[in-house]
Amino acid sequence: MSTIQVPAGGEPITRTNGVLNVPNNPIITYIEGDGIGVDITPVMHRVVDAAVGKAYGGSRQIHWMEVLAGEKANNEVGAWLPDETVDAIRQYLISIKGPMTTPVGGGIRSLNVALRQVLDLYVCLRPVRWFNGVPSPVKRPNEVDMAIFRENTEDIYAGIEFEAGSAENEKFKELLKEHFPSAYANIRFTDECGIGIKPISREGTERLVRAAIRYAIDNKKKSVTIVHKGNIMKYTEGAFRTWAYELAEREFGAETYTWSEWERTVAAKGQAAANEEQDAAVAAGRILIKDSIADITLQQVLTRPTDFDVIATMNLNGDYLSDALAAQVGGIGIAPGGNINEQTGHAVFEATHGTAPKYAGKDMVNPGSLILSAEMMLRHLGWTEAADLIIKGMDQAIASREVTYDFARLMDDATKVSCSQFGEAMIRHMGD
Ligand SMILES: NC(=O)C1=CN([C@@H]2O[C@H](COP(=O)(O)OP(=O)(O)OC[C@H]3O[C@@H](n4cnc5c(N)ncnc54)[C@H](OP(=O)(O)O)[C@@H]3O)[C@@H](O)[C@H]2O)C=CC1
Ligand SMILES: O=C(O)CCC(=O)C(=O)O
Ligand SMILES: [Mg+2]
Repeated sequence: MSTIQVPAGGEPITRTNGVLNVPNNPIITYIEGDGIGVDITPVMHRVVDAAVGKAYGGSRQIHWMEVLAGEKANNEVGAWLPDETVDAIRQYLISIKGPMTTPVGGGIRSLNVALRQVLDLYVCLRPVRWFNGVPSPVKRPNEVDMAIFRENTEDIYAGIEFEAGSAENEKFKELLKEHFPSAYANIRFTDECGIGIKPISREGTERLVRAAIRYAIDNKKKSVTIVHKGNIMKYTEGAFRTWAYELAEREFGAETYTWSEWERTVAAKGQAAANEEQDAAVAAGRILIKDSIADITLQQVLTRPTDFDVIATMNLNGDYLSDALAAQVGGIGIAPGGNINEQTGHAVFEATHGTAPKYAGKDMVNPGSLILSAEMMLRHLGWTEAADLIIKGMDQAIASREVTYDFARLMDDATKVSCSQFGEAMIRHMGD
C-alpha cells in the first residue's frame, strides 16, 4: 500500500521542449530527512509558504507532498529508498530533501548518492556567498562569491569497491595480477587491502563543464576554474582537465579564453605575447577558463578568493571544497545546494550539511541551509519574487542579530534563538 498522499489541490509540474510548466499550485515532493531533518524541514516549509503567500497574495501556493526515504522509510515500510519514492520524485520533477545518514565503513551505501545516480542528477550546484553580518574566520568574507559545480554521478562515489578479505577482492586482485602485473606490483601490501576504482569519463566531464560555463555566461562571471589532482591521477583527474579545456574551446570558443590556448601561444610566440592575448580576451569580456590543482586550491580559495568565480570539479573534490568554502561565509548552517539534470529537468534541492545527529530533535540548528536550498528551488521555478523575499528575510534576521547557536557562538552581541524562532524571525523580517 502506498504511503504517498497526493495533495488534493495541487497539480504536477511538467516540462515541454526543455521548459518547465509551473502551475500556480505545484506539487513539490519532499523527504523530511534523518537527524535534524525533523527540525529544519518544517521550518523550511513555513518560511517558503510565507514568502510565496506574501509575494503572490494567495494566487500561488506550493502543495508539499511527503515521500519517504532514509530511517523514516526503513522504520515505516522496511525499505531505505522505496521505489514509489523514486517514482514520485521522477514524476513530479522538482523535489527538496533533508539530509540522510550514511554509516561509515560498512552498511548501506549512501541514499543521497543513490538518488543522484538513479535520477542522473549530474550537476551538484553549491553557491557560496556571504550575508552581511555573518561571523567568519576570514578577514574579508564579502570577497567570497563562488559557485561550485560538482560532478555528481562518477568518481569514487560510483561505489566500485572491493572489501579487504572478501571473495570479490581476491578475484579482482587475481585479475590485476594476471592482466596488469605492473599495476598489481604497485600495491604495497597485497594481503589485507581494500580496493576502490574511480571512473571519470569524457561524457560525464563535458556535461558538467558545459553547465558550469553556461552558468558563468548567464551570470556574467569572469572565470571558470577546473579543480583537479591531475598531476597524480593522470587518466581520471588529468583527463577531466584536458576534456574540460577541449570542450570550452570547441563549444564556447567565442565566449571563453583558455589557459591551454595561452600555453599554445607561449610555445608559438613567447610568454609576453601570450599574456597580451589573454589580457585582451579578458578585457573583451571573454570568460577565462583556467585550472588549479586541488591541494593548492584549498589554500587559495582562502588567501585570494577573488580569483575564483565558478569552480568545476569532480565529485570528491567538490564534496571537500563545499564544506571548506562554507566555513568562510558562516559555516555549513547556511550552505545550500541543488542536484540537477538539465536534460531531463529533474532537480532535487538539499542542504550541503548532513544529519548532525547530536542536535536531532532539539530545535536548535540553523535551518538556513535548507531554506536557501528552497530559495534556489523557487528561482529555478521562476518564482523570483518569493526567492527575493527569502533573501530579504535572511538578511534582515541576521542584521537584527537573532541567530541560531552556530552564529551566536561566534558573535559578541547576538541573541541566540532556536531553529524555529530563526524561521519566524525570517518571516517577520520579510515585511521590513
Ligand atoms: N546530503 C546529505 O544528506 C549528507 C549526509 N551526510 C551524512 O550525515 C551524517 C553526519 O555527518 P557529519 O560528518 O557529522 O556532518 P554534518 O554536516 O551532519 O554535521 C557536522 C557538524 O556540522 C555542523 N552542522 C551541520 N548542520 C548544521 C546546521 N544546520 N546548523 C548548524 N550547524 C550545523 C555541526 O557543527 P558543530 O557541532 O560544530 O555545531 C555538526 O556537528 C553522516 O551519516 C553523513 O554521511 C553528510 C553530508 C551530506
Ligand atoms: O551521502 C552522504 O552521506 C554524504 C554526502 C555528502 O557529504 C555530500 O554530498 O556533500
Ligand atoms: Mg559533503
